[in-house]
Amino acid sequence: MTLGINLVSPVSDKLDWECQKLKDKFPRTRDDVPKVPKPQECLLLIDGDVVKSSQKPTDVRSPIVTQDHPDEHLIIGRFEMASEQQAIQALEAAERAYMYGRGVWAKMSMDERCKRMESFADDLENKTDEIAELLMWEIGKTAKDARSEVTRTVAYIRTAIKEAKALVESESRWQEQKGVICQIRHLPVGVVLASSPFNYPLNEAYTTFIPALLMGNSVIVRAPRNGATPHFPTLELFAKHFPRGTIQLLTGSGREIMGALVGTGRIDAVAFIGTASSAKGLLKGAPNPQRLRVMYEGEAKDAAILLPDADISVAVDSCVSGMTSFNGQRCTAIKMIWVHHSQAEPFLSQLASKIDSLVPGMPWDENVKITPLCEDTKPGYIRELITDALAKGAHIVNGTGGRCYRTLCTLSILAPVNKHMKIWSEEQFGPVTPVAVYSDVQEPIDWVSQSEYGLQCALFGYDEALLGRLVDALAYHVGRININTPDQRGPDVFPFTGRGNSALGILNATEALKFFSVPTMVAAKTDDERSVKTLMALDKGDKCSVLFGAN
Ligand SMILES: NC(=O)C1=CN([C@@H]2O[C@H](COP(=O)(O)OP(=O)(O)OC[C@H]3O[C@@H](n4cnc5c(N)ncnc54)[C@H](OP(=O)(O)O)[C@@H]3O)[C@@H](O)[C@H]2O)C=CC1
Ligand SMILES: O=C(O)[C@H](O)COP(=O)(O)O
Repeated sequence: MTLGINLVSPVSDKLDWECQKLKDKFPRTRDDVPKVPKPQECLLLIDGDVVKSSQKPTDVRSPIVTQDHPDEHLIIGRFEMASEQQAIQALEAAERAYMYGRGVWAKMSMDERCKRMESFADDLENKTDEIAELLMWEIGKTAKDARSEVTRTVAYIRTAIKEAKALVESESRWQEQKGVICQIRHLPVGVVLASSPFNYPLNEAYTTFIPALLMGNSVIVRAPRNGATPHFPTLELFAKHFPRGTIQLLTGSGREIMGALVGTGRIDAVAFIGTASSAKGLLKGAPNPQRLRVMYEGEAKDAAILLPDADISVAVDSCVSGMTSFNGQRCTAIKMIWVHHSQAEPFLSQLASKIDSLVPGMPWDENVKITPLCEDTKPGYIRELITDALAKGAHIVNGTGGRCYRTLCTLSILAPVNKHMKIWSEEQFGPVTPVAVYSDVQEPIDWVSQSEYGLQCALFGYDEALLGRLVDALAYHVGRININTPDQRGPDVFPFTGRGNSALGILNATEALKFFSVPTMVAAKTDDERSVKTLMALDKGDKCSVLFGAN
């Protein structure tokens, strides 16, 4: 049973959802807003053409408001609402470009595809500031984090290029087993649909569609509603670097566009990053699920578990960074903390004091850590979670917790939490973190094991016997266990995956290249000399691009 504790850390159980201190962080009037990017139109890219939709475009509402008009979000652009018909046009263009593997891009040598991709990455890098600014204004990432989303994406493309070349290189050889000689080549699957979440709208689209493109597929990218504009500056680059129809970019209703596409049964692979319920809704429309390749990266409820001998200052620093980065809106954010009762008081008081020292403000402010939330319903949801927990025995243990003004909410630490509270099991994906107090380490082990999620887990402590026991128990429930360090996806070369509702598939360049391709064999019997001789000849000349290594 989780324990109650006598809290001596600040306890401020009142909610202030009209917090004046937070109101003061917003620009007073439009004149005080530093520099809104020019209204951006996020158009569609279909069959190499940048086009509009016949449906009314949607305003892009920034999470920024001004003090004199607190209920009017700044409008920073518009995105097109692609119609179902346009989604199908995009599919047809992708199919034409792929042409059963005979299209220009699919047939191109890996070397040539990599050269095109390198110049695309260079051009993308030149647009870092422009894209970062849009990310900042549209989803509220700090200027630093917005920039790092773009630079990380460029670095990922370069890694994917390197890995793609290495894959082709490793396959350029004959293998022999039990009287069979063969070459194995990873060939494209066909048309790939990629959809990214709002918290990494650029990066997590690229982590899937770039490897898919490199392997010779045609792709349809669906940008999220929050996070559409950062894609706009890239449309001209897609048109410049890739053959017509190889890549389409759509914005609009995910249910309408992606639902229509998956419903045709003509999509060969889907890469979907978002919640389990959205993935379920999307995939149930697939008429032939048995032939749809699905890469799904989903929601999570990562725990930090402090063992009795945890170094509190190490654990506090890690939890602060794990809880607060992008206001807790990361799948790898620490969304539950388990602390042994012997450490609960000092841990909570140090954690509270660090969290209270974080600076709330506008994404462009220097040293800002807490920024406005871009989802309309998020502040209300956070409030609901806190109210529910308070009613069931938890407290807000940090002095600045429980405050919000419109889209800007402070981070609240709730303790001690129990299984009757919503926040015990729901993924909060925002600025509130629950802390549970345990006496027997089996309690957090059971919590992780029984969770419907299974992304990562962070363990704090040094006792070898105890750490060994936890690693052995938890390794069958999560995709990564971090020792005395917070959860994170990177470095991007390592496999990023999980279990349960958290992942189906592995999100890194090496694995994604394989996922979006089929290892295809060309084989003959070793004792059939005439066939073997013919194959060897094909391997050297230009009569067979697959064997010659074009792909
Ligand atoms: N494991 C990982 O690697 C990562 C996981 N995530 C997870 O993503 C979530 C946050 O992202 P968020 O964007 O809010 O995710 P959502 O699942 O809420 O939304 C993703 C997209 O799905 C679309 N969608 C919803 N239902 C359907 C449907 N039935 N058919 C087709 N499309 C549908 C929505 O479009 P529309 O509303 O327009 O219909 C939306 O754009 C968190 O849970 C987070 O943990 C985030 C990053 C990485
Ligand atoms: O959306 C997420 O949270 C990411 O997949 C995690 O990436 P990060 O740990 O690098 O932020």
